[in-house]
Amino acid sequence: MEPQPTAVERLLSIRESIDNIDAALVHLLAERFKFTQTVGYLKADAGMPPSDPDREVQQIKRLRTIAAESHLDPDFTEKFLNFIVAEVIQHHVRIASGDDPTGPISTSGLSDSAASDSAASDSGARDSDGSPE
Ligand SMILES: C=C(O[C@@H]1C=C(C(=O)O)C=C[C@H]1O)C(=O)O
Repeated sequence: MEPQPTAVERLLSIRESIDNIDAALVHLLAERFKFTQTVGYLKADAGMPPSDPDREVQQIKRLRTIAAESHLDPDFTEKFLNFIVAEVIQHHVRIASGDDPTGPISTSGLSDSAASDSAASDSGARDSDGSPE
């Protein structure tokens, strides 16, 4: 009979999958923030407001349904979406004011360490070295 994996071996194997999923989440978020950055410029150019509460209501309704079908807590899902959308709206406000947190303006004139401090505190699309894309 084959020896069974130990608890530690099973834990390490499961953690490999958790790490893969975490990496996928970061990649997905990076792509999402690239698209929302484009929306931010589109809205600023067209004079549209940074947030769209009606759209957010629809997104929450839709994602709560998907979460329930997937056995994920809908309240957690709503909080997670709100967390991301709040960050997006902050970016849109800054884009409209000419101070794009993910663009070339925000870190220009800062020292390297100040620029990377700023990159660490912001979320959104950046290259791996913290420089704007
Ligand atoms: C991206 C948009 O801007 C805001 C951000 C949203 C989001 O991150 O999904 C949704 C609605 C808006 O409050 C948009 O209007 O589509």
